[in-house]
Amino acid sequence: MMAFTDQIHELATPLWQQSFEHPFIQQISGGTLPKSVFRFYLLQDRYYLSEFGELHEQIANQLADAKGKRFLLAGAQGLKDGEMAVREGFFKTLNISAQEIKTTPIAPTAYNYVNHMYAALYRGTPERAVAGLLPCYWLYNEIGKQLISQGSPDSLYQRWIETYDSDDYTDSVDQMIELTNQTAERVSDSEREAMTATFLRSSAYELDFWQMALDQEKWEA
Ligand SMILES: Cc1ncc(CN)c(N)n1
Repeated sequence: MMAFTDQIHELATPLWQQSFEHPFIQQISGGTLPKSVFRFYLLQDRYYLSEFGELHEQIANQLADAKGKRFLLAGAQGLKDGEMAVREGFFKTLNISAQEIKTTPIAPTAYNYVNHMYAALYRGTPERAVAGLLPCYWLYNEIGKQLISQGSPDSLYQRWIETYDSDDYTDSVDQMIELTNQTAERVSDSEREAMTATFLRSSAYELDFWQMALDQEKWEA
């Protein structure tokens, strides 16, 4: 039988394909993405990643499975030591200060994506919340793998691509896929459907996140 994650990956293909083809990704690859857009993305993603780490800890607290708990806590630490540490270097390169990070308003899509994951946990179940985390890991890994062969003429964008193609990142994705499959095995059919819906909604928010950056999205005044 097809693994649960293969099933949900197949269902998400139309959304993921739109991410692969999104102008933000194409312009990262071509080196033409305006730095103002990348800065906006990084500032919003700083908020997203810090909440994403927090979610790992809160889901771990609620998950019954001890191995899953350990993986999520290790994942939160890996995020700090890996992706978030790389981003600190990007902030320096682009002169993004602590003050700018503190005072930048969170854009609607970043806010809604994070709230969707908290809702999956607190109005749903820890199992659904696990499925909601997976597109973040997996989609970026697929993007990194697609873009690495061509690379980017811009050294900053090249480093961004390399982060998601690295062995460490790929290992964390494989573990998250395993955790999602193990989680799906323990739940009912209706809970698996809810996990699928949460995964697809996170995939839709991933797509919206690129557009949020291109539009430098703001709340209606
Ligand atoms: C919104 C978002 N999604 C995924 C990733 C990759 N961990 C990220 N940095 N930001």
